[in-house]
Amino acid sequence: MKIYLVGGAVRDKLLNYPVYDKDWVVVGSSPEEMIESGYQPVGQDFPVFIHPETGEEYALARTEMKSGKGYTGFNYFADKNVTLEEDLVRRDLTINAMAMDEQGSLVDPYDGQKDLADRILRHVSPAFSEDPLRVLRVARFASRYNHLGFRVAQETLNLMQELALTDELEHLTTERVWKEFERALTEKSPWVFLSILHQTKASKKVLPELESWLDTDNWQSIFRNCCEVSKEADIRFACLSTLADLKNVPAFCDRLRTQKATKELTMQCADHSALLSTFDSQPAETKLEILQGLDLFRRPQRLEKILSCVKALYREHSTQSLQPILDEISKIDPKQLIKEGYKGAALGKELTQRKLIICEKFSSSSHDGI
Ligand SMILES: Nc1ccn([C@@H]2O[C@H](COP(=O)(O)OP(=O)(O)OP(=O)(O)O)[C@@H](O)[C@H]2O)c(=O)n1
Repeated sequence: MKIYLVGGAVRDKLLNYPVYDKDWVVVGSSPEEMIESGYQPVGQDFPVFIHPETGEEYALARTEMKSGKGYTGFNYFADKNVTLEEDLVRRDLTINAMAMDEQGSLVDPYDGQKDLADRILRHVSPAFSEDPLRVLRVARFASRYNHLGFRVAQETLNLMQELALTDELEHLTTERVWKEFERALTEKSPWVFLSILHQTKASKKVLPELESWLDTDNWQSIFRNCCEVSKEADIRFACLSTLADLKNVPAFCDRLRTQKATKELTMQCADHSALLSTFDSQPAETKLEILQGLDLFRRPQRLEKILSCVKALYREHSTQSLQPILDEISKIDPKQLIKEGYKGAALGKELTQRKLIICEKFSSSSHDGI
């Protein structure tokens, strides 16, 4: 048996990027031999094994044939005679189809190194279409390496567009789509992910809710400005959902199966960010309504993220009084009010009154002190 480092680890090594995940390919072995050598099989029908000490993935060299729609429609053929080249040709991009042997020599049958030097994301072969998720993967790699000058090869864009015209993308599971989208949102140039999906018409299939926004002229530069303010995926997602002016934000989050906290932030951002951006100049009653609407008295930890959204969306924003108001309001002690004799509805009324007084204190004329 011969073992090679493959995929992203080789690519990132050559790019001088940090390598987090190491994937290995094993040529000339069999499941029985792997198990005998102490590797743990990942699943029954999948020729992937876990190294007993490093926990890294070792896959038997395999060819892959698609037998149906979606993620389950795969047949694997792993056999001692499958060569490294046969394994590599079914991978997504030439820059991901290089291998390195134990002596550190590169095996590069599809010119991945040249494409890496030329900054090109190019599919290896027609086998690209066997997994439609690769349309999103290419867009994600483009968003990751955009600042290095990478672009997608025209023939790969064409193939992605062809795939987007079929119903293949509709069969992707939501989990896989969201995972790619969310990862792309953490990359250096997330707008490139959306731009490539739009350009290849894949967005119509995987993110139809964003289509009319992506058709506008200047969404890229606006979203790009937002991305400069925060690197966090949930903040970037909340911002783009707000910019896209979606009809039904919760339905969008539910369809994508975002995390609950991401959905909450996105809804808050869509509903409150505009008013929040002019918080300082709002009358005391509106200030209180905003704070209550965001549930900030019970959940002050929400403030940081929603404020980042506001900063990302509105270059001109006046929100300085928010934190001091929350700090003062948090000092109101209902027990003290009860001691003073307030109870029931009167207690509630007095609490509101005191909060309003604090909001008032930080309004207009008293601004200078903040
Ligand atoms: N849909 C996919 C997923 C993976 N691969 C191949 O499997 C390798 C490992 O996949 P993965 O760990 O998902 O991605 P990486 O390329 O390592 O990239 P990342 O840094 O994003 O993890 C890829 O390099 C590629 O050769 C593929 O061809 N098609």
